[in-house]
Amino acid sequence: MTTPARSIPAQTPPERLSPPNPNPSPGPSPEPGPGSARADLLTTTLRRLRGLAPELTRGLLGTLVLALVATAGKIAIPVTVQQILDRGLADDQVDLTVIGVAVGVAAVVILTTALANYRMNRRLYRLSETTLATLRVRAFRHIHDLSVLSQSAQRRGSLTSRVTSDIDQMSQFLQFGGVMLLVSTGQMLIATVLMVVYSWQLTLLVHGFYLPLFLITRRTQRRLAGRYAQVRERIGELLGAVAEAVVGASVVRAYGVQERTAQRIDTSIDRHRGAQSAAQKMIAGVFSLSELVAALATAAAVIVGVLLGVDGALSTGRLVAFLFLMTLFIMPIQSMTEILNDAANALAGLRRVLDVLDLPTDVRDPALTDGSVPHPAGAPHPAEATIMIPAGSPPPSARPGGRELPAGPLGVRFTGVGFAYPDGPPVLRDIDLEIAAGSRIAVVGETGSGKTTLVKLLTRLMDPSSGEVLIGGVPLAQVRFASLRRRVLLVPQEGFLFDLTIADNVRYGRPGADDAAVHAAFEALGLGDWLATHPEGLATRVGESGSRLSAGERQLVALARARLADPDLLVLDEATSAVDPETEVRLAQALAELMRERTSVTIAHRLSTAETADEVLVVDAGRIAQRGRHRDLVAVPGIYQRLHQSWVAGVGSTGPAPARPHPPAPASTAPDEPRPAFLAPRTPAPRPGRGGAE
Ligand SMILES: Nc1ncnc2c1ncn2[C@@H]1O[C@H](COP(=O)(O)OP(=O)(O)OP(=O)(O)O)[C@@H](O)[C@H]1O
Repeated sequence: MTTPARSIPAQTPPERLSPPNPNPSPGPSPEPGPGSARADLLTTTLRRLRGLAPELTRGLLGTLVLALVATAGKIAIPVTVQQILDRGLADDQVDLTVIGVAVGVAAVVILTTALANYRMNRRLYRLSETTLATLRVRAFRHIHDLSVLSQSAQRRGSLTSRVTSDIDQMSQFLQFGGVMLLVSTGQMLIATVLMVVYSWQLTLLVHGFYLPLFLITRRTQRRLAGRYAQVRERIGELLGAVAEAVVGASVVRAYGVQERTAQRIDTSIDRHRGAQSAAQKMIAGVFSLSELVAALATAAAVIVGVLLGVDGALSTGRLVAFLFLMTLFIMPIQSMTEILNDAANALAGLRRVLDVLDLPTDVRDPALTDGSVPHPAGAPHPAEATIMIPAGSPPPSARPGGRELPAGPLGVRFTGVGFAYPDGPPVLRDIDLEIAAGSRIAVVGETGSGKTTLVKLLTRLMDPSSGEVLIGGVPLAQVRFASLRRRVLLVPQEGFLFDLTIADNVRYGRPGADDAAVHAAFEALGLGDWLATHPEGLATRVGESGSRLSAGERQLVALARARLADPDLLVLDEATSAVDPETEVRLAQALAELMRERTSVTIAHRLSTAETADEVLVVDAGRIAQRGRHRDLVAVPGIYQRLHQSWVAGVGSTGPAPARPHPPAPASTAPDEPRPAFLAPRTPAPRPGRGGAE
């Protein structure tokens, strides 16, 4: 049974490569330092892996025994050859008994070895796949559990590469390198012992050749780790560039910047190729050197072996067996360069995954904090659930910690709330705010004034830097996510649709709802006639990200989803996409219906929303500058009046639920191109600086 020989790869497949941690927040794992520090780091890293995926060591003893058997069996051929030459064919006589026994024993040993090898490989494959699947799930869940703030602080390509290429990197090692390392080390040791038995002089000679190579390889290994770290960084850049170009394809086309985008990707590919080539050059050098050393060592062993044979110090059988054993000794060394390389990459990948797992979940579900209940597998992520799955969530009893929101309509209170993005200036300051249960609030303000930040705090996508947000009198930080997501729903500007049917998309609002309930949600919003315009009705497939529907239609589906969820506090960021007048009317009516009989806080981009709201909150430079009814605010000089005048002047008579005026459109504006928010004038009137209430 021979170890599968592995030649130097022409190019490490891209999917095996990933960038080092470019994320500044937790800090990348330290580069392995010299000596014992490196060993410590290795031990700690492996211990953590075992903690995360205990199955890693399950049945390891059995696998090691199988590896031992598989390795030991490899000496069968050299020993058989030696026995046949020295005993079966000794003194020009053929001893068939000796030959027969030798061949028979060899056959049994080889078969046993093959079986052991098969079993060992299967166990290792299964073990590595289970371990990596566990790690992948944990990393993915943790990324989801991070607040939107932590997520956006990471580069998308980098996060993606953690659960894909970094873990693949480990898979490569655990499935192949790990086996090889196990078998090869044993093989080298056993071969060396037998080589000494046959000829200690030749053994010294061979090891003398390999000592310098060993030292060179160790040095190279360290430098190679640095080069591969660079390769991984480049692949992260590449993933980021490609993802951005794909996601922003319509903008790229609309502005005719395909060439510039393609250039950016080309540059990323070039940089990746350059880093890869540099690493490969080094491997090629070491690999060729080891080939040269192998050839020289073999030649030297043959020459010295023959001389020893002539002196009568070495029998022909022993010399031939020694040369066989040399092959067993050399082969692992040649593949060892690559195995160690894989091991270094796997470790670097593992450290990057651990870096992500070390990112604190800054917005934690109190159910987990208080009750120490692990995030159950298969449960939707809290933030995701807050946005999309407010009802029909896992039973609250699964999470003993945290508080439930009180029954009935929910009021909101902000007390001394301030917020600043990391390393940024304060975005919200001293917000004291009371929203009565059941009221309809429109939030308006210039672009960048802090409206979105305000609603993110309200739905606990982030926590305030100072002060407290209370819903239904309960501090938000104490509300378990299970309760929060059932009762509070954020409908983002562009309600994301999955590549499913309309019904399935709406069902995200209440998993398990039947088609009748979904249909009723459309009817309740007055959208039954719109649904009827689709021949396949609820079974209409919406395409990737809802691409088979228009922007307005996607919003209608998102509203039906929210209606099915039936939250007590609805937080809406009105869409700004341009839609046709007919859809605009539908949207306005559906929105009005959706807000009925529940508390609603809407970032208003439509005049009609502000006009019909119970109260308008005007946010300016992070403060609530004005609040009151539309008709009162519009009558007094101030920000709202100015914003309103600007809107009226800009829009004129574009329909009953008009959106803000368009900026001059580029030559080929993409259909879904968002237009600027209503009440966010393009040329705001001069005002007395940001920061103070008027
Ligand atoms: N992730 C972020 N990191 C750093 N700063 C941010 C981040 N998101 C928003 N900001 C900053 O916070 C301020 C308020 O942003 P916010 O999105 O709350 O404004 P807005 O009123 O909703 O604007 P718009 O009407 O354009 O959506 C802006 O100055 C913005 O630059």
